[in-house]
Amino acid sequence: MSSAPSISVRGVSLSFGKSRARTMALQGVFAEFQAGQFTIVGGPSGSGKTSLLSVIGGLLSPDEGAVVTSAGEISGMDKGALAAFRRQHCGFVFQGFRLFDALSAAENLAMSLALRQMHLPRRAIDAALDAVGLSGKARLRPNEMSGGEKQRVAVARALLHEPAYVFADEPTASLDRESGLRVAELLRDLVVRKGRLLVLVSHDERLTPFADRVLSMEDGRIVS
Ligand SMILES: Nc1ncnc2c1ncn2[C@@H]1O[C@H](COP(=O)(O)OP(=O)(O)OP(=O)(O)O)[C@@H](O)[C@H]1O
Repeated sequence: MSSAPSISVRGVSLSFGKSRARTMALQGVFAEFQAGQFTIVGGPSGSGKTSLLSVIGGLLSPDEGAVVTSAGEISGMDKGALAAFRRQHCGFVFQGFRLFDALSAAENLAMSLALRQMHLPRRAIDAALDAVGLSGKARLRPNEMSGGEKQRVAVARALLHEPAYVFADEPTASLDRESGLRVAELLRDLVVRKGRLLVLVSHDERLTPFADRVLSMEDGRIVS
């Protein structure tokens, strides 16, 4: 990508369901996300945090409005183009880790590269695991690791292909306090230091000190 990462959300609305069962998950949202910036999206349950992350991460297309990234406009793209956008430019970290249980930490990372038709030498994979504090754990499978360690494998996997945009949805929710703070610190360090763009959804106020700003959502709108 030639330009610095950015995402512009312009009057975006998103709904689920039809007629009386229709829920407005996002209602005319405007927001800007810049390179080197760590944004936390907070707000009560059902306020639209995951919906916003899904729309800017190319997981869902908005009903109205535009999402314009430094890699081009993604609103209105078809499913295939969105999948290509995500593979090429995005890294995701989810609450439930989403690792392959049958694969070691190193194999989980190699699998993520294979899905992108990329290959890196084993030493690059080991270096990525070292960078998240997992030296010597490359051969372990998820069921041999703690929650914090699994989440750090997920962070390493999300960053391995050097994505411009990194999205995390409640990445610390299933972790103890100490591991949760370490994961937030790590994401901040690895992403922001390299001038990437990090958006993290969380209710957890303890993560606030790591962020450059906190957007607060209510009823599908950004309220502060
Ligand atoms: N797949 C879906 N089908 C129907 N309604 C949905 C779906 N996903 C979200 N919604 C609804 O859209 C609204 C916003 O949901 P969203 O998951 O974005 O909120 P959230 O702030 O992330 O909530 P939480 O903190 O509980 O994860 C809610 O009313 C929710 O019930």
